[in-house]
Amino acid sequence: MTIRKTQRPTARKNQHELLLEVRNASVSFDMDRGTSKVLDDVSIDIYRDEIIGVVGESGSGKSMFASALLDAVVEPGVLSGEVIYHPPDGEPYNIRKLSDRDLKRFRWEEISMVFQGAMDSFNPTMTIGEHFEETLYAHDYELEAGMEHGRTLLKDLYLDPDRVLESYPHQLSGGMAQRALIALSLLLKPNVLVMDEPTAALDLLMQRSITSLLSKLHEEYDITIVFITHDLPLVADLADRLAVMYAFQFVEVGPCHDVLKDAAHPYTRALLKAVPNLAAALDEMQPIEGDSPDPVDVPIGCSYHSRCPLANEQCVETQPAFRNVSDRHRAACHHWSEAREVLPYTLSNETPEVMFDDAK
Ligand SMILES: Nc1ncnc2c1ncn2[C@@H]1O[C@H](COP(=O)(O)OP(=O)(O)OP(=O)(O)O)[C@@H](O)[C@H]1O
Repeated sequence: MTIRKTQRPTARKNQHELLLEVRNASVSFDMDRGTSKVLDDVSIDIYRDEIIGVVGESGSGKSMFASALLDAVVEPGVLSGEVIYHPPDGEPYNIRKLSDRDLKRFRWEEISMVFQGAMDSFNPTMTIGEHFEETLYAHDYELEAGMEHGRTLLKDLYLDPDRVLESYPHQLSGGMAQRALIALSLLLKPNVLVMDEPTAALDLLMQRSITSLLSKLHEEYDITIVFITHDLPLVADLADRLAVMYAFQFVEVGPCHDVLKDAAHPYTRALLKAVPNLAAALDEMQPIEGDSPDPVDVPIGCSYHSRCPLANEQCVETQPAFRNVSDRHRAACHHWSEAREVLPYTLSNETPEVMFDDAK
């Protein structure tokens, strides 16, 4: 896979300050054939000003995790556990205990979310400008100052504010609409931006362009970003930390550089080996064999054991706890040390350079 040459600074000013604590978060659905646990007892800390990439195969629970962060799991899904938010000023609080009114405020003003399809997020009968105005109005923000900030954000995203604000969603290209949606999500100056596959519907060049813009916005506005994707190379260019999800749980979490260079979980190593890599010989690139577990019937022990070349009896019987691989790098595997020796993969060192051509 491709990894950038220049690493992001590892210790930005606030990156060890807690912002969100997710504690034992689970999401379940009652199905005819049993209870489907699509987020399974997940605990993770998210720090101020970091970009954390959440990666994993399709259906592994990434979107459920994103929804849990905003207490936005849609019925009949049931969320349990705690999500503690540490505001920049003031005491931490559990967002799951907020009233509906406070939760609505929280979702735009503290944490904002961007989904995959901008076109589905916008109302097709309203101009982009009307979306901005409606958001300011609904949150009792001053219209003129708010729209001024909106224009600045659009310019930061290489969009022409006059043209975009007057346009209906269908009058914008996919990349422009997605950038307009990012600007809208930042309108009320949230501290956290949760992005669930925000570039999945776009072509490769536009994906790369948007991630480099996110990097710029992150620096400029001191915003924490949770970037959810199945595209490991895409997030590797952006993230400070990576959290790898498998079968509705995190199996490896650590600084992006450490996880990429020296992954400790056999699943992460398999994922790195499965992505296209110009530096690897074709016969070294392998898909991950087998299927991910059914959420109604996740095996006991390590959920990856049926696909893991290192699995033994212990893996079948006992669920592995997180072990410290190094400072801030953890993996939930009985054989993490052995995995690093016997399961090879290759990274390359090329960075794609991409520019917008619709910037005004
Ligand atoms: N309404 C629902 N009822 C029952 N199961 C659901 C529902 N919505 C999602 N799921 C299941 O929850 C699991 C996790 O889904 P989720 O969307 O979080 O995965 P994901 O990792 O985000 O996948 P993708 O990358 O494809 O978006 C999947 O097995 C999915 O089938």
